[in-house]
This record gives sequence, structure tokens and C-alpha cells, in this order.
Amino acid sequence: MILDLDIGNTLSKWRLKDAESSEIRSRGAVWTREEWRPGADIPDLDVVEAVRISSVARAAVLEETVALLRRRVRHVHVAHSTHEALGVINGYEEPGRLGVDRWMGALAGYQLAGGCCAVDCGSAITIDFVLPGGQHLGGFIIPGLRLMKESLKLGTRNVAIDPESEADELLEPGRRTVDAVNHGIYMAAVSAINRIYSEVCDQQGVALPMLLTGGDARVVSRGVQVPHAVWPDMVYGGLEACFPMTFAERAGKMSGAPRVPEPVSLEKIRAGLAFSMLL
Ligand SMILES: Nc1ncnc2c1ncn2[C@@H]1O[C@H](COP(=O)(O)OP(=O)(O)O)[C@@H](O)[C@H]1O
Ligand SMILES: CC(C)(COP(=O)(O)O)[C@@H](O)C(=O)NCCC(=O)O
Ligand SMILES: [K+]
Repeated sequence: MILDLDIGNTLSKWRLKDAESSEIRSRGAVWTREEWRPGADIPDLDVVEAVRISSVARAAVLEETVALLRRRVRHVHVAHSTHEALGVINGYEEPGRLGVDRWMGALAGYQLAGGCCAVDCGSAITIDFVLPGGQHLGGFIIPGLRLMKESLKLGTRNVAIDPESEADELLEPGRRTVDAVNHGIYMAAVSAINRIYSEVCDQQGVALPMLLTGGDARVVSRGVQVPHAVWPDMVYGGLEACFPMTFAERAGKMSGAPRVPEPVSLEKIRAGLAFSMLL
């Protein structure tokens, strides 16, 4: 069994993948601030032959986790952001400083779709761009929905956006604090994503397919007008591409990869941008 770990600032996600059949056998998540010790919510390491890790948590969290795993598992692979990988050139001045979850998303997106806009809606919302030739441009970082809400300190933190709510409702003016806050942060997130996408496609002269991932991807997806696909396992896709182990992975297949969304034409994107600025 292969254990894949995606350690974010809020949640440490894991999944167990069958090395023979490439099937996902189980998955789960634990709070990142809690110690990562095999137990109730964590898979049994006896069945694990290899681990692949993407972590943006504090260095100490990763070091402890790796030390613990190395005692029990033979192959432990830790992903790092590099200058180049799998045909993608990292756009950061200091490539190692790009969050490795963003790098995994960019690599997975490029492997799936060629040029792409990779959006990760977690503790932070990150929006990264890769051109069809493999140049990563860098990206944008804004606080995620939960962080935006907590920063207001209006006592609404415990009333999360219902992940089933329709975008229409969320985009209406709120008539009590909790709705005003939830609708406000939702509008902030989706309008930033729509606008950033259009600006960068306009600047670069190319309409890119958009891929969405992260804990808030489903709800954010409803408010994003740009054609896109939700890919919950996008970070894991990067790990598969960097450290291919199963037969399917070696053939370039990534688990749960969606169909590549067909972007609208550049003319439409530019017309939308002009319209939104009343030009
Ligand atoms: N069951 C859940 N538990 C915690 N957060 C959730 C849950 N479902 C959705 N979320 C949202 O997802 C975010 C965490 O998403 P995730 O992509 O795992 O973040 P990170 O990678 O930063 O840890 C939270 O900030 C919250 O807004
Ligand atoms: C931007 C992030 C905090 C996002 O993390 P996440 O929301 O997935 O927990 C993470 O990718 C990170 O720590 N990046 C390093 C800084 C950078 O990418 O420029
Ligand atoms: K993120």
C-alpha cells in the first residue's frame, strides 16, 4: 500500500492507495496542529510500503512526521519545490520558497491539461498559472474563507458556509451578521478568482483551463463563472507524477483526474474584463 500525505496549514489529509491496482482504499484527515501519530484516525503503517509527502506545515511538523515514518516504512519520499520538474519551470525568483502544495498542483495541472490555472482553496486561496510551454508565472495568495471570517472577529466563526448552499443565495446581501460575513467573504473569494483569471489570461494572450482543489473547492466552484473542473486530489496528483510507483502512474495517469475543462475564448475573456470595468 502507498500512503500519500498532504499536510496543509489546517488539515493533514491522507489516503491509502493500492500499489497493485492503483485503487484508493481509504482516506482521512487530522488537524495539522495535532501530532501525527498512527492511531484511531490514521492508517495502519504495517500495510504501507511507501510514503509520499507534500507539507507546508512548520518544518518541525514535517521533520517529526518523517522521522516517525522512516522507522516504520522503507520508502519515504518528500516533495520539494524545485527550479524545474516534469516540463514545468518554477516562476519564483527563489523556487524553493514556492509552497510545495502549489508546486504539486501546478505539476499535476500541467501534466493533465498543459497550460492551466490551478486554484487551491484551503487555509489560503492560491491561484497559480502555468503557460502551455511549461513556464509557471507565479501566482496570487489570499486568505481562505475561514481565515477571512476569523479575521473579522465578529463572533461568526462557528457558523460556516453551508457547503450545499447555492451561489445565488451566497451572492445576495446578508440581513444578519453571520450572512453578511459569509456572503461577503464568499463574494471576495469568487470575484478575486474570476478577475485574476481574466487579467492573467488577457496579459498572456491565452485562455487557460482552470482546475480547483482544496477543502472549500466545491462551494467556491459554484460561484466561479470561468469554466473549470474540481479535482480534490490535485496535490496527490503532483505526488504521483513526481514519484510514480504504480503501473498506471508510470503511464502518466493520475487518480481522480477530471476531464479537462474547455476554456472560453480569449475574446470572451477580454470582453468580460472590459464589461466588468465598464469600458
Ligand atoms: N470538514 C472540514 N474540516 C475543516 N475544514 C473544512 C472542512 N470542510 C471544509 N473545510 C474548509 O477547508 C479548509 C481547509 O482546507 P484544506 O484544503 O484542507 O486546507 P489546508 O491545505 O490549508 O490545510 C478550512 O479552512 C475550511 O474552510
Ligand atoms: C500559501 C500557503 C500558505 C497555502 O497553504 P495552504 O492553504 O494549502 O495550507 C502555502 O503554499 C505556503 O506556505 N507557501 C509558501 C509561500 C509561497 O508559496 O510563496
Ligand atoms: K491552499
